[in-house]
Amino acid sequence: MTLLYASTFADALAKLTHQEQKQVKITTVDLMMDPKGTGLSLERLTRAGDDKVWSARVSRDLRIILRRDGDDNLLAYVGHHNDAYRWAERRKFIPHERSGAMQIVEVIEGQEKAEPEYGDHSSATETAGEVVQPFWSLTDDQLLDVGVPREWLSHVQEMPESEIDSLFDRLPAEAAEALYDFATGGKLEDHIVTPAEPGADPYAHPDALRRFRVFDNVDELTAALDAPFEKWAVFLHPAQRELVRRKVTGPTRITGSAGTGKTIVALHRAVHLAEQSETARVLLTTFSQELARALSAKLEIQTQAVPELRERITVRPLDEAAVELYCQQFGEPDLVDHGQIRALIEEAISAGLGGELSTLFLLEEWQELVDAWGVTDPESYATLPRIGRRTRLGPKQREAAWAVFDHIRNRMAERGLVTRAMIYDRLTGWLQDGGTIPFEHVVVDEAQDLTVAQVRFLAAVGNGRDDALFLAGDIGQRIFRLPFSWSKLGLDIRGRSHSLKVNYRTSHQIRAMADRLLPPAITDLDGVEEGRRGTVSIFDGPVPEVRLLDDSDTEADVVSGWLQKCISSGIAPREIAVLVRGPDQVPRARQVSENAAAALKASESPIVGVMHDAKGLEFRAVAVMACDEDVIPDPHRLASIGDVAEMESVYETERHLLYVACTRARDQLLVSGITPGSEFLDDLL
Ligand SMILES: Nc1ncnc2c1ncn2[C@@H]1O[C@H](COP(=O)(O)OP(=O)(O)OP(=O)(O)O)[C@@H](O)[C@H]1O
Repeated sequence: MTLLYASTFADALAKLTHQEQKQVKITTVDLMMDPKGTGLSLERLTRAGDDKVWSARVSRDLRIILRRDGDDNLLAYVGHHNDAYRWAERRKFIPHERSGAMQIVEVIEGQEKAEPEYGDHSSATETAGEVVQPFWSLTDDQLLDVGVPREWLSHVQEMPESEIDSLFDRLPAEAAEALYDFATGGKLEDHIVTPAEPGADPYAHPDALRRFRVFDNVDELTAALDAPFEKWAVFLHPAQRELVRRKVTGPTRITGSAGTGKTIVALHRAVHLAEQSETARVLLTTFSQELARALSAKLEIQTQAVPELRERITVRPLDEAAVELYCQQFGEPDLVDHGQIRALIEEAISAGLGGELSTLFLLEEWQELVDAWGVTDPESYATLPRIGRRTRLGPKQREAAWAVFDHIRNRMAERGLVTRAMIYDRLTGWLQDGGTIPFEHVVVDEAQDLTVAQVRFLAAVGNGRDDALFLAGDIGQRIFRLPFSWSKLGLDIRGRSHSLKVNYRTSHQIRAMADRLLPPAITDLDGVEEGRRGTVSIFDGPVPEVRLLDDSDTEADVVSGWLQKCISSGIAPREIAVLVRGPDQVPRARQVSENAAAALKASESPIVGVMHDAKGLEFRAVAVMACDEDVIPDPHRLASIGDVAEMESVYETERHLLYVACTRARDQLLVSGITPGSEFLDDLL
C-alpha cells in the first residue's frame, strides 16, 4: 500500500484541537497498519465529486476524507462531519491534462463556457462592462498550459480583479502562481507546466509533489502528523525541491527576496546531503547564535523520523565552527578585543608613530581595512581599494598609518593574540596546504553578510569539490557589510546562482510594498543579478499602513492602538513585534508595547527589538516605528560619508534594514514616523 498525504489534510489537521489531532493520528496510523481498513468504519461517499472518495470515522463527529485508488490511500482532508462531507462533495481528484500532475480541483457552480462579449479571447479587451477581468484575453490553451484545470477555464477568464487574491485558496498552486504573476505584470510563458512522460505516476510530477507526499513508513507519517503546522517540512515547491537535490560541481548560491524559503531550502539541502551516505558529515551554519538555534529547532522537526540523520549534521554559527577547528589544529586562540586594539594604537601614537592621524581613524582603518582584508605588508596596504573609507591617504600618511598597524601586529604576535579574521586566515592557509575540515558539505544561510575572511575560508573549504558548498542569501538584505567581490577571493558562484520566486511568509500586500524599497534587480560585484521581479506571495492580507504623525505622543497613541487591535483580533503578543532603527529608539517602542498590553490587561506585551536583530525572524504583525527624518537613514553614518561611493553604500544598507524590518511581518504591517518622516517612507507610499 502507498500512503499519500495531501497539503489540504495538513491544513485541515492544523485547525483541529490538540485532542482531536491526537485522535486523528491514531486512526491514521491504524489505517497504515491495516490498509484494507477492515477494522475501520470506512464508507464510500456517493455524493462526492470523485467516485473513489471514502470517509473514515475518527470519532463520533470527526471524519477523515480518503481517496482510495488501487493500492494508493490518499489522506485528503479531515474535519467535523458536515464540513468534511461538504469538502469531499466539492472536490475532484484528476491528473491535469497537460502536465499529468495530480490536482485536487474545487468543483465550481455554473461551469458552462461563456462566450467572450467582444469576439474571441485573442482580442485585447480586458474589461467586460465596468468590471476589470485581468484574464479575459487569455485563451483556453494558454490557461491549460499553466496548469489551470479545464473545469476552471471560463471562471478564470471571467474572474474580476477583486477575486485575484483568492487564487491561491482555490486553484492548484502552479496555476495560481502563473495567473498572479501575469496579473501583476509577469509573463505567462514563464510558467508553462512540464508534461509528464506517458504512463508516469501522477503523484510523482514536481507540481504534484508540492501538495502530495508519499510516506514509506509509519515513523515518517507520525512525524508529519505531530507537526501539522510545519508544512515546510513536508511539502516543497518544485523550485525548492530541485535546488535541494541538485548535484553541483562548484559552490552554489540560492537567492530570493525575503520569505521565499531560502532557509528552508538550506535546511532540506543539509538533510539531503546527510542522506547520501552514512559517513557524510554536514555543517549547517549561519552568522548568529540565535539563528543557529532556530535552524537547530527546525532540523529537529525535520529529522524526527530519522534521528541518525540529525547526528550527521552539525549546526553552528560560522565563527564558533571556525574557533572549534582552530582549537583542534592550533590550540585555543586568545582573541583580542576592541579595547586592547585601541590601547595598542595609543601606545604606538605615544611612541611617535602615526603622524597626525587620530586614534579613531586608525582604529576604523584597522577594523574595516587592515584586519578585515588580512593585510600583512605595507605594499598590499598601499594598493588596497579604499571602498567605503572617507579619508583619502597620501603615500606619507599611508606609511605613517602602516607603522601603527605594524606595531599592533608585532605586539599581538608577541602576546599570542589573534582577531577573528586572523583565525579564518590561518585556517585558510592550513586548508590550502592540504588540511581538511571534518565536513564533506557546508551549507551556509544568510550568506549575504559573510566577511572577507569568511569568504576566503569558505573558498578554501569548497576547493573544487562537488557538493561541498551551498550558500543561501539575499543581497537585498545585506545589512552588516559593504559589498565586495566573492570571485576575486576565490569563491566563484557565477553560473550557479539560482533564485526562488514564491514567497511563503508575507502577504501580497506587504511584499509588494516592501519591494518598493529596493530596485527590481540587484547586481552584486561579480555581475550576478538577483531579480525580485516575478515573485508572488501565496496569500493575501490587509493593506499595510504607513502613518506620518505630528509628534511622538501621537505616534505612541496610534501605534499602541494598532497593537491593541492586533491583539484583540486574536494575535498573541509574542507573535507581534515593534521594531526600531537603533537602541536610541528602543524606549519609545518599549513604552508603546507596554501601553498596549496594559490597556488590554494582557499578561505579556509585544516583542521590542532593533532592526538588525530581526534578521531571520518572523511575526504575524509588525509595527516599524520611529522612522523619522533624523533616524533612518542613520544620521551618524551619513555625517561620516567621504565620497559618492560611500554615500551609495550607506544608503543601500539603510534601505536594506528597513526592508528587513518590513518583511518580518506575515499578515499585518504598520510603518510610522514623525513628520516629515524618513525619506524612505516616500518610496513605501
Ligand atoms: N515549501 C514551503 N511550504 C510551506 N511553508 C514554507 C515553504 N518554504 C518556506 N516556507 C515558510 O516561509 C517562511 C519563510 O521561509 P524562510 O525563512 O526559509 O525564507 P527566507 O527566504 O530564508 O527568508 P529571509 O530572507 O527573510 O530570511 C517560513 O515561515 C517558512 O516556514
